[in-house]
Amino acid sequence: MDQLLAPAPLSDEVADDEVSSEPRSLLDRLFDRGLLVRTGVDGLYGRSGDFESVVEAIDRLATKLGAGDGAESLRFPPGMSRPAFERSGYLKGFPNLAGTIHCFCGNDADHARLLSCIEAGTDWTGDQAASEIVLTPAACYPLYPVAAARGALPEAGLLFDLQSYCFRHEPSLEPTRMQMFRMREYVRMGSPDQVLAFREMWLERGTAMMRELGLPIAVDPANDPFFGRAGRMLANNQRAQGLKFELNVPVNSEDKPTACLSFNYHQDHFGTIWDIKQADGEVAHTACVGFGLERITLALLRHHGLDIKAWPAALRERLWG
Ligand SMILES: Nc1ncnc2c1ncn2[C@@H]1O[C@H](COP(=O)(O)OP(=O)(O)OP(=O)(O)O)[C@@H](O)[C@H]1O
Ligand SMILES: [Zn+2]
Repeated sequence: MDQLLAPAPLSDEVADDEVSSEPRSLLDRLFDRGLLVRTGVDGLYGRSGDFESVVEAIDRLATKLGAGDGAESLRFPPGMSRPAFERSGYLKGFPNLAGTIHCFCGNDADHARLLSCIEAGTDWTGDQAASEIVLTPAACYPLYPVAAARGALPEAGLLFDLQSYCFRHEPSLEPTRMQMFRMREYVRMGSPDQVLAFREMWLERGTAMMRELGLPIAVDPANDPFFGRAGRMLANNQRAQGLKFELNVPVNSEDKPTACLSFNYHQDHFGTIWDIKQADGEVAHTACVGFGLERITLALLRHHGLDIKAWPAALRERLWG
């Protein structure tokens, strides 16, 4: 159990195809094996039982790592309140990634028009109206208003454990960039010292976890993909101030490794937006650590091979006991 797994190189399964001379992409290999299931939309996939068993094992590891910290566990559905979403500021930074839920609210005549549009193959969505729900962009977004409604934080601050399907409109042929994926998060609210200590601790825990899974990793400063020209400045500031770190693993390629875990210090951003106060009345600071459950699963598949039954015994032991 304690035997260390050496970091595994990229499995040659992807480049090496015996059947045709054309190398098949990682995504095609995952489809071939039935690990991911095509839906006709890039970034929107079904998952096999094997794939899910890895996702669940990683989720359990994240639980085990945080056990003893006293985090309050909360699970939200993958949609959140539209007014809360508007107030969160997400649309300032990432209008291009947001997904809203629109619904039919018409009468019989509108219904008939909708059906005839579908029949004719023309746009039927014109009469769809924005509902009160938007898709959750990151697991922690529904949490802040809930925490704010409880009043000032206790002296020791607060710690939450979340997991949610998230939506981002970023269609891609890289299997690691999905439109709907799961994020496991721990979120800390408190003083700057409390939340920075939390982030430090999780940087160490996350790094150790990935090493124990036999994955080669690098911890790098990062920035969020803020939209537009103003966004470039925000991204530069975020990097310069060391607010975001990512734990990167080569999955799609060696040159452009994939962020599998993120460690974000929001300073007083959400505390100010949601009027979350520390016990002494100062604005609360927040930080979160996000585990990309599908991305870690894909990293394991890429490095240890697409047949999970053939993974090293020490790794299987670590994941499934
Ligand atoms: N499109 C996606 N598909 C699958 N997992 C994702 C996706 N976007 C983010 N994640 C996972 O969720 C975690 C937390 O999200 P975060 O917003 O910090 O990522 P990000 O910085 O936007 O990622 P990237 O820089 O790759 O776009 C990431 O570390 C990653 O593991
Ligand atoms: Zn978060």
